[in-house]
Amino acid sequence: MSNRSSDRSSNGSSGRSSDRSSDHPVAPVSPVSPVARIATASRVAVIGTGYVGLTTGACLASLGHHVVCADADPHKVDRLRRGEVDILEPRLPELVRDGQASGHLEFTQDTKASVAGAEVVFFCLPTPMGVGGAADLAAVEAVSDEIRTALPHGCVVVNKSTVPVGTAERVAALLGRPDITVVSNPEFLREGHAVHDFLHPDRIVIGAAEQEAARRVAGLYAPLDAPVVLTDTASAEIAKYAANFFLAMKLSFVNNLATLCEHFTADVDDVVAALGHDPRIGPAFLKPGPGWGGSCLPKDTHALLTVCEESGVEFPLLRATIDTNVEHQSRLVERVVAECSPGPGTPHDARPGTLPGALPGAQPGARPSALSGGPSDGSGGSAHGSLHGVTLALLGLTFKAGTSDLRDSPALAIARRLRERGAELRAYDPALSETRPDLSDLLTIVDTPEKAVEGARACVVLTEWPQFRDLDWEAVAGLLTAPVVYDFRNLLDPDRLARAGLSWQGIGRSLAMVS
Ligand SMILES: NC(=O)c1ccc[n+]([C@@H]2O[C@H](COP(=O)([O-])OP(=O)(O)OC[C@H]3O[C@@H](n4cnc5c(N)ncnc54)[C@H](O)[C@@H]3O)[C@@H](O)[C@H]2O)c1
Ligand SMILES: O=c1ccn([C@@H]2O[C@H](COP(=O)(O)OP(=O)(O)O[C@H]3O[C@H](CO)[C@@H](O)[C@H](O)[C@H]3O)[C@@H](O)[C@H]2O)c(=O)[nH]1
Repeated sequence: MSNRSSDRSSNGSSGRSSDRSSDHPVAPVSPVSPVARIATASRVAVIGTGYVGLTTGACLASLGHHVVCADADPHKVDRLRRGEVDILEPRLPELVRDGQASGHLEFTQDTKASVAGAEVVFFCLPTPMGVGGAADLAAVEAVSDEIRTALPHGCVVVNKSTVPVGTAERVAALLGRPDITVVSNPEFLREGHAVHDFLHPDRIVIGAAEQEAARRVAGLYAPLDAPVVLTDTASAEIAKYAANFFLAMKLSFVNNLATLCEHFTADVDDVVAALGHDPRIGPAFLKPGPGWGGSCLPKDTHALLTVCEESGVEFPLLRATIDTNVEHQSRLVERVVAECSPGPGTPHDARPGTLPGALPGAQPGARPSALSGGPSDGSGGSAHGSLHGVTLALLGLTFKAGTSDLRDSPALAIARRLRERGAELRAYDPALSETRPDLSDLLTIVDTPEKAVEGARACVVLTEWPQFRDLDWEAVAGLLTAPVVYDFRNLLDPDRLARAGLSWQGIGRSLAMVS
């Protein structure tokens, strides 16, 4: 095994049960098939017990390793010790409880103590968007400083957090321990599928300057049937950002494609089906929506942009990917405003190319969008509408279905824009019905879809929760003051809504084609 080499585990990639090739936002929860236990157990510390750390700790314990998880949040540690998991991840609570019951998994608030006796120490710490879009490495730096003297001789420190290129070297410098190797082992799990993705990864990427350290980390995952890419730390760090940038690029592409389809009364779902049959393109991650968001794609594309700018590397696709997302959301909001505005309102600074149904650079007199809701003169509609006095019902607030995470949710971004235009917003989300976050400045969260739609001017579907498909749409039609549903996930059946007396407005799909 050498640096810069790409290596496949003996099992190769065949036979893995990953479902990501068919990934789209309404994919059912991935089944998690059992994985064999490790022959030689290691002593592992995991610092940070969020989505990545808790999944890493619980899954490594389930493979047979001895894991101590540390977190700075004492309440979280208390809850975890009681077996309470406060994130929505299938099978994670069971794995946590099994790990504790078998003595393979422990939790502590004492980070220094957690590394005592550890052969491998994982950093699963937050790296949020910092000033100017750069990754904020404060937690990584603080923990490096905190544990530097406590680390056992010769142990390996593994960075699983998503970090800019050069961070492994920076952590090594902060540790100042020549006996310790810092390895980059980025994580590719998706929220809502965390346990499945950890135990059935598409690939395991390990970047290290020392072969022995890389082997030790690869050995932790030995029972998993996945290709292993062994490389240097810089390549591993770039690979993680590149993956999220590429995914974001696909989504900006398909959302812009949807606008093109609207303009020419074409059907984006059919266009994507046609594209997806080409194995060089594939169908995955090409479902149009209200823009991409979540805890990773936005911050990671911005962080990579900062890396490029700081290093003087031109990467125009990055900026275009981010700008397209923002413009897409503006366009969707203008569609709602154009149709729901009660009359001429306060002018705002609409940006060129963001009018409903209008493509950037569209010619005057070009065909209007079949779905834009704008006027039929091809102008793309008024950009000056106000929503003062208008109540809108929002279905879904989380950044995608299957998670309760609201970080950088496109639903909230759209809600903010609608609120800025004066709308009163009432929202229902099945993941937030019990623990309601305080969003009172922005909207009111209610605990049933019916309460959200009652008396509202229109309904806007923002998260692709499958249960929205089966709502009593006749009842919804009776509760709305105007029978319009903006389906910004293309989730619903337009015929079903039409039968209920509702006008369905999707993305990139012509009503003429779908009915
Ligand atoms: N969420 C995902 O789907 C995902 C997937 C792959 C990679 N990542 C990356 O993994 C990293 C962690 O992400 P996450 O979503 O798990 O974050 P998270 O916010 O869910 O969890 C981070 C945890 O670290 C703890 N923490 C913060 N500072 C600490 C400190 N100084 N000492 C000890 N604990 C501390 C927090 O209390 C929290 O429990 C990030 O770099 C992220 O980009 C996330
Ligand atoms: O066809 C699609 C697929 C996704 N989305 C949206 O894209 C965003 C991101 O979705 P997803 O990638 O499933 O979310 P995450 O759980 O944040 O996972 C991403 O970010 C993680 C953190 O880095 C990585 O580990 C994962 O590989 C990467 O998929 C969400 O707003 C989705 O609604 C769409 O609009 N259409």
